[in-house]
Amino acid sequence: MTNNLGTNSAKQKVGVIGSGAWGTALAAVAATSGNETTLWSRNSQVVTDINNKHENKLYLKGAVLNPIIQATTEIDDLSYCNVILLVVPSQHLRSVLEMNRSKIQDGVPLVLCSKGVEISSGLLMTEMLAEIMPNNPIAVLSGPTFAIEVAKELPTAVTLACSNEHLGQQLAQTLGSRSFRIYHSTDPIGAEIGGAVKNVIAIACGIVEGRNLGDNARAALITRGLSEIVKLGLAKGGRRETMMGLAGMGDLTLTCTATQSRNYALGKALGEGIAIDDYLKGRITVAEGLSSSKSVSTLAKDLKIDMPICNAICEVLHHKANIDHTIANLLARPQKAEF
Ligand SMILES: NC(=O)c1ccc[n+]([C@@H]2O[C@H](COP(=O)([O-])OP(=O)(O)OC[C@H]3O[C@@H](n4cnc5c(N)ncnc54)[C@H](O)[C@@H]3O)[C@@H](O)[C@H]2O)c1
Ligand SMILES: O=P(O)(O)OC[C@H](O)CO
Repeated sequence: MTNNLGTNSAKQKVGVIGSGAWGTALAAVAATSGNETTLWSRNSQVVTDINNKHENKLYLKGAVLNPIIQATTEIDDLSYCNVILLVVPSQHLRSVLEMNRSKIQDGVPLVLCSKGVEISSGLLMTEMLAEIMPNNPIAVLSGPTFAIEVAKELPTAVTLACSNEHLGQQLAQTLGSRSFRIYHSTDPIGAEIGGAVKNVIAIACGIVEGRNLGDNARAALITRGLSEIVKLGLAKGGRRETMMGLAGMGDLTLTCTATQSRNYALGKALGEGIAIDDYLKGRITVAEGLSSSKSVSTLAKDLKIDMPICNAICEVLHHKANIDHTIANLLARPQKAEF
């Protein structure tokens, strides 16, 4: 497939769709790497703050942004871009793209940076993108990345996966920097599934902390969670080694052990006995594991894959299952071989 990156120009005109914490941090990375960077937001206050004060106070407070970043509420302003990063929460990405697809040129590489599986269709984000934007090459950027640390240029490493290896290398060169190290891969499916499923496992680990169930239990969840990631990833055509890398094991480790994770924090609150509606009231940030628990669990059932942790979290979050009974049921499952 052709793309608009040219042959040797590493620095590009980069567009970012989505101005939450991660879209803003990625715009900062792209700008600091020397790319002309335009960030689309649906929120005019965010646009004003970024353009005038070089800060996204609403979603990424405390990070000083590169003044090169131009924020806009008009997607038309991204029509000249030759790379576009997609950083809208997974359940809203379809509507944003369907509304704006005519403004994105054919051939412009789209880099998926969101982590999730669509509830309404059961599609991976890359499958959904291929459906809506069939004439654009697709890559996946994923890995252990808290936005605020990336925006503050703390050392971070990620996977950029694209089935066209040459394009993947070009994108890595365009977006990488001394603090944002990008490894390229040709396995977008494996990279995407690691990022989507780890959020569900992180909620489980948060519950364990909230319930004071101990470090052993968390280590067991991380390990068995990785097994669920690998099973789903292989079934969808991903590669085991990708899921053992930054976009799988790396991101799982980060999110399952840090209270700054929104997914882990949500689980911890539930484990402490806070009702989910109370916890979510007034929140404007996304914990993707909430929706992914549902879509991943449904996908696993459709594919006849055993994913007991994801199913259990889906039951707790969406079917009001009692946490203690759910944990007891998980532990009471019949004995089985580890592999
Ligand atoms: N924050 C991180 O550290 C981080 C790191 C890696 C990946 N991600 C992923 O990036 C994606 C975006 O997360 P984030 O952390 O940047 O978001 P966020 O929680 O900081 O902000 C929420 C975003 O959702 C947008 N939004 C809310 N409702 C919407 C709607 N109806 N239509 C369109 N947009 C809507 C808001 O405008 C805002 O940009 C998620 O898939 C997340 O998993 C986040
Ligand atoms: O805060 P979380 O749980 O959404 O995690 C953010 C990133 O996905 C970590 O890689």
